[in-house]
Amino acid sequence: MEISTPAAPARSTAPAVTTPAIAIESLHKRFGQVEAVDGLDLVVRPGEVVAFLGPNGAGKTSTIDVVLGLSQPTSGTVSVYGTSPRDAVAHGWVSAVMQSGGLLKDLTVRETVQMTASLFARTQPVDVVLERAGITAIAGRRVGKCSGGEQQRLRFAMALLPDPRLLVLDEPTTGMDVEGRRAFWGAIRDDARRGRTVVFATHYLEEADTYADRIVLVAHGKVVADGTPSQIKALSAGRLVRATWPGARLADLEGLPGVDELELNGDQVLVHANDSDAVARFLLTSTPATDLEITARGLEDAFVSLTSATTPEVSR
Ligand SMILES: Nc1ncnc2c1ncn2[C@@H]1O[C@H](COP(=O)(O)OP(=O)(O)OP(=O)(O)O)[C@@H](O)[C@H]1O
Repeated sequence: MEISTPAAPARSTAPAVTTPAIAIESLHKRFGQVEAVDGLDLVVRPGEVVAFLGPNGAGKTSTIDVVLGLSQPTSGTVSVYGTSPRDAVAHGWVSAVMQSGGLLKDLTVRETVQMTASLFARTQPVDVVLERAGITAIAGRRVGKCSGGEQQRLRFAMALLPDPRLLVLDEPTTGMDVEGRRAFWGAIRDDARRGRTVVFATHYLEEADTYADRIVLVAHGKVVADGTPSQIKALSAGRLVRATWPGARLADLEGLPGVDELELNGDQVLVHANDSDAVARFLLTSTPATDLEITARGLEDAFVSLTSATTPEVSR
């Protein structure tokens, strides 16, 4: 994986086009006994829309907090457009859409954006960010009357004010209904087409699949798979072959072609395989196995298997 050496902080010049949007090298973040991030490496190139996908407690938020300059690494380096996260935020190169908080219910949508704009020295016009976030039609509505999805689009509009190069979203659609999610991601995708880099954390596999160009799968504080959605789906393709085989030993099955994972539960043999036909043929013709059952692995299964401790690292 490509790792850049963080450059000295750039004070006034814009980052070079080739500078990674984010370069993380050997990031560790410890909370007491908990190794929340455990040697994470990642390079995000400008213009990518990257999903940071992983189960609860994988270390997504801890990593994002470091990228946003909200917390310091225990060890390792993180640079954002070649400078420190804090400098990048101070330059207005990075904005975040947070999950909750930060909104006053009695203000209208437009007043909220106007108030936020007054905190910056220079911003995009309020009407432009309302339009980009798809909330022009509800600009006069009180925030307290907006749905969860509309409030998230409002946070998105606020984040767009400094016209950031990088937008970071931490589980932005938690608790939203399907329609709210779709409208929210539609606005983000339309905006990203203009070249903005977007990194979002999610534990929804489908969300990552639909809206990201690249999925970085995180488990136990590390990157366990990294690729386009179709590459990640190819990794999770395959079938589960189940059979009854009293007295079976894992050693009897090792060396079979196309096997991803083997499990033995009593006299039940479970084989995760991308060539289930070959496994079935072998079990039926060369072993005493009976009661053979072959099932397709669902997305959920794939996610669990890809984020389990035994998953081999797959690089792009
Ligand atoms: N401030 C903290 N103090 C102690 N432990 C923490 C703190 N922040 C995170 N952790 C722990 O670090 C681990 C990683 O947490 P983190 O929030 O980064 O994961 P996540 O992938 O974002 O999970 P989720 O999807 O649930 O938000 C978890 O075990 C969590 O309990």
